[in-house]
Amino acid sequence: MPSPVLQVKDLNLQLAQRQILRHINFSLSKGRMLGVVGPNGAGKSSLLKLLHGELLPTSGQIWLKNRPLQAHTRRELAQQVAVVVQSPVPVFSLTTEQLLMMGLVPHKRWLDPTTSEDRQHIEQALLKTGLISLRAKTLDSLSGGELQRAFIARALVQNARVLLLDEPTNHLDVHYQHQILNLIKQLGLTIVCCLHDLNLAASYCDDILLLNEGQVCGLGPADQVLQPDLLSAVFRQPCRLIQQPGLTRPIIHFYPAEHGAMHAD
Ligand SMILES: Nc1ncnc2c1ncn2[C@@H]1O[C@H](COP(=O)(O)OP(=O)(O)OP(=O)(O)O)[C@@H](O)[C@H]1O
Repeated sequence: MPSPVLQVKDLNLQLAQRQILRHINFSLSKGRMLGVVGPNGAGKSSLLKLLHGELLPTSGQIWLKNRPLQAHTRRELAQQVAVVVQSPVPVFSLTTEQLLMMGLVPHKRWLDPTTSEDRQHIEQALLKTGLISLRAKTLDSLSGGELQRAFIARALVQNARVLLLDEPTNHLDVHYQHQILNLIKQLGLTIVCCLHDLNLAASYCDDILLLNEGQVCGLGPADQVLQPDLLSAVFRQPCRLIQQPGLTRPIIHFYPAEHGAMHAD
């Protein structure tokens, strides 16, 4: 059996004397997409930051392919791991195409020229993300969805084997939510993707990691992890699964609690 691309071993994270993540374990094989879900503050973004070295674990290990993450240089990491974060801060004066060219940086040395192969990479990324007609537009003139696609296109140009995404569907309308996740899924990369929408996570991710208060409460295929009793407890909201004829999976539906009031805790 091939070794996993990403392995997380008993990962713990403490920040400002608070335990943010506890005993996180999982491994991800090549080409698999792991959806990380959980309530606000569960530790999803912190986990993603650990996975690309923005944060260091208090204890435990992350292995990228067959080496600990810390054994990779910054440059090696940038060649292998592409990150699309929540509300990326755009460099507004750049055009879409110039943003994509930034994806080449980890593979270039200072003053290396842009080759025809590089240009092909950029064309392909523009094509795959539907941005050909927007290539010359500056980033400040793109809609939220177009901007999000531009950052995903830059990740494609980066040509990394691992893609980490923090809420890639944030602020996108329903059409673009599906379009972006379809696109990501088709890339065949090893992907970790934080998502708030459990139905989207169930539809697109191979496996789900359910986090609550920094701990794993479920790990495995969506139909095993996303069970109403567990979800009701974790999200503190009544939940049921609705089976619909013709749909391949049930709809996860959270509904108002009988007495409606939100808890103040
Ligand atoms: N630099 C930091 N210092 C101290 N605490 C932090 C820091 N960064 C995050 N936290 C805390 O860690 C916890 C997890 O935060 P994180 O952003 O990882 O959660 P999340 O699951 O991504 O939440 P959300 O769904 O709201 O984006 C939160 O309680 C947050 O306040």
